[in-house]
Amino acid sequence: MIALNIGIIGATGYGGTELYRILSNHPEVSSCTLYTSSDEHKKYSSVYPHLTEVCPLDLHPIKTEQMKDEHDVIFLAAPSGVSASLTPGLLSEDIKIIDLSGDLRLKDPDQYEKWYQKTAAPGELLQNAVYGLSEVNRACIEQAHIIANPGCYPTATLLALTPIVKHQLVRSSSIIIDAKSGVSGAGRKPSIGTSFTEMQQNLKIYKVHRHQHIPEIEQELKDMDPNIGPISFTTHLIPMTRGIMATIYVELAENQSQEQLMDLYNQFYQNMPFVRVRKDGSFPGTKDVYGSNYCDIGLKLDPRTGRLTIVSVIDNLMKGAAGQAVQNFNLLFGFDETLGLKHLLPVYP
Ligand SMILES: NC(=O)C1=CN([C@@H]2O[C@H](COP(=O)(O)OP(=O)(O)OC[C@H]3O[C@@H](n4cnc5c(N)ncnc54)[C@H](OP(=O)(O)O)[C@@H]3O)[C@@H](O)[C@H]2O)C=CC1
Ligand SMILES: CC(=O)N[C@@H](CCC(=O)OP(=O)(O)O)C(=O)O
Repeated sequence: MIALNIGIIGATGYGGTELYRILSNHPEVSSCTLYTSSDEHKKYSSVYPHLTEVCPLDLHPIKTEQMKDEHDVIFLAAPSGVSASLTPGLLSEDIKIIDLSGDLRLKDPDQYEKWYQKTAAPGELLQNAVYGLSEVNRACIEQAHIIANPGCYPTATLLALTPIVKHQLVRSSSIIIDAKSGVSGAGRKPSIGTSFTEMQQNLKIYKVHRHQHIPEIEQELKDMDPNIGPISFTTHLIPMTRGIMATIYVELAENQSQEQLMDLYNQFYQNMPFVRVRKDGSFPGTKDVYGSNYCDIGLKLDPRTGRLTIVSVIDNLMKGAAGQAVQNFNLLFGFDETLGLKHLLPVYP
């Protein structure tokens, strides 16, 4: 038992709440301190009444100098822009940082400023941050001090594409990603676009050709195969609370049979506890992973067009955010990567 002291910035948001739900039952965590940037919030249960008499914790103001002495790990689950400014003040030899926002994911600060329209984090911080796609970057994650936890759509997309891209089986510029998300992906703060009346009985396309996850996905794919060209990536909001489905179409660079592709995916993910490849040719739905840290993948080669269709589903708040952040936390400290996560059985219906 190590007994770690954890701090969560942005604890009152959806990602932060999910972090607390997992970490409050994690066997290696001795205490969680919850932080808020708002003067109005005092008790956690005043923000989330379902925690009344379950969680007595107060919310604390963010004081970086003090926090870096008190915690072994700080999770940041705040809007983009916050981590770029707070993280430099939290750094020390003895602390690990896991950032759920997009601030530390892009290595090129110009790309961040172009797609996020915000000031980038200092270059040295960006270079030291390790991209935390647990299944793909585990060796680097185990040695890291700062983790840039991947975006929700990039997690679903990259896990679907990694086996074929790593084997250079994808024809350059042929990748089309059609992705859909539940509304919690937009966070807890209210907006007209995500309000009940706008979303009920509706399906909406958004951020066409300008989604901030385009450069993130391209950066990681190019890292695996430098020949990968620009992707077509489109996002939709769908009237449900949680879940992402990414439906991906690719042209293969060389002939492959369905059996060869299934073998490739099964082998690639055979020792990865949170990626489940459908062996029977079926496709997963978002309910199959609801509330869990799983990513479920199905794939089928279309013999008429020669194109491969891959479907990948995750819970955006779990494998797409807090769940993967805890998986990375486990890898950082050499714990079993399923600790605190595997006992959370998927919720159905
Ligand atoms: N929702 C999702 O599915 C995913 C989200 N992410 C990313 O994770 C991060 C958190 O997302 P999510 O939980 O959905 O967002 P929410 O809007 O639900 O919560 C964000 C929280 O950040 C806190 N906050 C706001 N401004 C500041 C500030 N200036 N300094 C410190 N804290 C601040 C707020 O709490 P308070 O007012 O109490 O300080 C708020 O509760 C975002 O960067 C998001 O892009 C990544 C993957 C998936
Ligand atoms: C449904 C919805 O609105 N989802 C958000 C994803 C949030 C996220 O993960 O964005 P970061 O890269 O800032 O972390 C979006 O599409 O922008």
